[in-house]
Order: sequence, then C-alpha cells, then structure tokens
Amino acid sequence: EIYLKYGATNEGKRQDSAMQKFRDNRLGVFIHWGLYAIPGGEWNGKVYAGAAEWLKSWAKVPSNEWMQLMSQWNPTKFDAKKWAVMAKEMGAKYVKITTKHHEGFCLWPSKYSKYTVASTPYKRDLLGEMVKAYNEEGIDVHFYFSVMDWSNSDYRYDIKSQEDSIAFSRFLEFTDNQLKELAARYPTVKDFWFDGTWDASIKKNGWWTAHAEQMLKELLPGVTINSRLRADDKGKRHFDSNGRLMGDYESGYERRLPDPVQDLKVTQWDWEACMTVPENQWGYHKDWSLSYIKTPFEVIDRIVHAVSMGGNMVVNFGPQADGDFRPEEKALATAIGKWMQCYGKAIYACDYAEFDKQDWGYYTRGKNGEVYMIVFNQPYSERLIVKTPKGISIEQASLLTTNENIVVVETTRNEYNVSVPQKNPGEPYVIQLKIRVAE
Ligand SMILES: C#C[C@@H]1N[C@@H](C)[C@@H](O)[C@H]1O
Repeated sequence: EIYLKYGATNEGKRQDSAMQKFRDNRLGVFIHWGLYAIPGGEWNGKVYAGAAEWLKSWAKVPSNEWMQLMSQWNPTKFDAKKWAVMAKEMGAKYVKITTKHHEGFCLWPSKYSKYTVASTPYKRDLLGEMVKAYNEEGIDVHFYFSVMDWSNSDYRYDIKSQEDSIAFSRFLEFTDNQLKELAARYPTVKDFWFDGTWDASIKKNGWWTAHAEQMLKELLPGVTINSRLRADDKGKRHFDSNGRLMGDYESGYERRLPDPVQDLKVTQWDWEACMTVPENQWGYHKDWSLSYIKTPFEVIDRIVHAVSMGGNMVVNFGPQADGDFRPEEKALATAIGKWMQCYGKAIYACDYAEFDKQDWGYYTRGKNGEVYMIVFNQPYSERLIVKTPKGISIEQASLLTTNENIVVVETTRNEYNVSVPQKNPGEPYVIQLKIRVAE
C-alpha cells in the first residue's frame, strides 16, 4: 500500500440513497450546448470533420475572436419544457448539461466570468430554466463542468515556472468560485461530471481535485462526483496509485464500452458510459453525413450493454444554436422512448446478472432476483442458449410484453435451451426468467 493524502475516499460502492438513485436511473441524456453550436463545425468557409465543440481548436481561433460568437447567441426557439418533455418521453431519468465546456462560455450568468449568457442578446439564465424544467418532469439534473477553460488566461496546460504556478493558483480559485456558485444557485443538482482534467497542470495538483470533490460534497450532501475529476498525489487519474477508484463512479467509457467477457472487473464498481450518435460529435455539427450515424437499435444495444455490466449510459444530444433539436435527434429520442416504454423494466434499477454472456444478447437482473434476457440476435436454431451459474436453475420463462409462456428445456447441467417467442417481435425483445437458487 502506498500512503496517499489525495487517493480514493470510498471503500467499494456507495450504498446511500442518492447513489442508489444514480444507479437505478440507468439511462441519461447528455446535452452539449455552447457557442460552438453557432458555427456547427464550419469556420471561414471550411468544414472540419472533428468534434464540433472543439472547432475553436481545429481552426486555431484566438479566444477573443471565438468569444465574438456571443453577439450571435440568441436561441429564440429554446423552450426548456419542450427539452424536458423530450427527455421524459425518451425514458431518460437524468440529464447531464454542459454548464461550461472547454471554450469557457457559461450557460449561467456567472459573476466570475464575462463569457456568460448574461453578456449575449439572449441574456436569460438558460441553465436555471433547464434545471427547473427537467426537475419539474421528475428528471434529475447533473452538471458537466470542464476544468480546462480556453477563455481564461490563467489556465495552464503544465506548470513549468513560478509564473505558471501563480497563474494556475488564481485559475483554481476561479474554478472553486464557479463551482460554489453553481452549487448555491442550483441546489437540486445531483452530480458533477468533470471533464478537461487530463493536462499535466491538473495531474500536478491532485490535492485540488480532492479538495473540489470534498467541497462539493459538503455544499451538496449526497452529490455524486465522477472519477474523471480526480488525480492522486502522484498524478494517477481515475484509479489511485493503490488501484482504488476515486470519485463515486468510473467515467472513462466515452464512446466505448467494456467487453462483456474480458472486462467483467467493471462490475466491482459503479460506472457510467457516454456516447455520441455520430462517430464523434458532441456539440451541434451542421453536416452529419461526415460520419456513420447510429440507428436507434444500435443506440439501444449500447444502453443495454452498459446496464448488463452494472453501468449507466448517457446518450448525447447537441442542440442547434436556435435552441431546437435536429430532426434526427428528435426521431431517435422518440424511438428509444417507444422501446423503453415496452422493455424499461429490464433496464431501470437493474444490474449485472452474473450469467455468462451469450451471442443472442444481454442479461440483466432486477431487484427481486428476476433475470431478464434482452435478445438482439435471434438465432436460426430458434433456441436461446442459457448457461446458469452453479446452484441456479430456471423455473419458468415468459415474454415480458405479453406474458406468453416460453418453453425452457434443460439440455445438460446448468444449460438450457430457451425457445424464441411464437411470433418474432421484430425488435429487440425481453424474456423474463424466474430462477431458483439451490439451498
Ligand atoms: C475530448 C473530449 C470531450 N469529452 C466529451 C464528453 C465531450 O465533451 C468532448 O468534447
């Protein structure tokens, strides 16, 4: 064991009600919205295929020039209630909102920065309106917050001089002030998801990451904090130098997922993945033809994959500059919502089932010990192979949506053929298993 002053603080998964709610929510919506939505990936007539929220970087735009976009920020179609209803109808139980992305533009009227909604033609506190509207729909609000801030001249990528150190200390104080401001203005916030914490400057200030976590937990009892904020005494991120998870849940699965056979270690801790619908666009990009766009079933596969391994999934939406969503995103939210309406019982408040992964799809386990089979790939054999853990047998199986009895034949010890439904549901479907645990 290495002695650490700023290592992991939790021993194992948090079991308090706030963390249980985080876990039970399972499906979230990411909202990436900022000045980058105005150019939508294009600068001076050139379209950049990279992530649209990084356009300032791709096009090498100086900050003072980039911030002139504030004069065009006027999302006249923005309607927080419409946004909240869209998330509700999708079946999302929480939303993660970019309070401030790397560009440094704040969706709330921060008194610590001149780059906020208050200094735009629109003026209104967009973050406040969103928090209120989502909460009124029963949706928990999480805050995305980028520590790296391209608009702040005190930010440093590394600390190489006394001047760097003095400037970065000012920057960390500025960041503390903004975090305290967010906690005070929006006390119903349930989580902080930190990003922009990969630079050497942060890794050399692991103490601050531990301080920021502790400060927010004192201001907002029960709040959850992601592992991506954290660096320990030696600059180790996410997991400390003793291999322990820092923060309350692991947040490294960005646009990727753990392997259901090789990476079962993730079931030991809480974790949350986030994903984009195009290959890599978080902010609004005007041209979605530049990369593959995932279909609703491909998004649903990733949602189920995460839950089957004890994780959450956050699906990203990049609203337009005018405050409306592109048609493809509205259609996606509707399609996911339709599926979650029928099969959400196998997702919400469900967890890793401890059954060996099979080719036909994924397992989840409900709170009352019921096991769900979420079938994405129906085999020509019309038999779904199930291998049960030692001491567990299948008593009965039924189609979740209709309660149709599903024939189960034991083929050998702890191995069964579960029949497919009489009529192919024509979409990923769920079979509920009633299992018996040997005394
Ligand atoms: C890199 C990077 C950032 N992390 C994702 C969650 C997006 O915010 C992207 O810009």
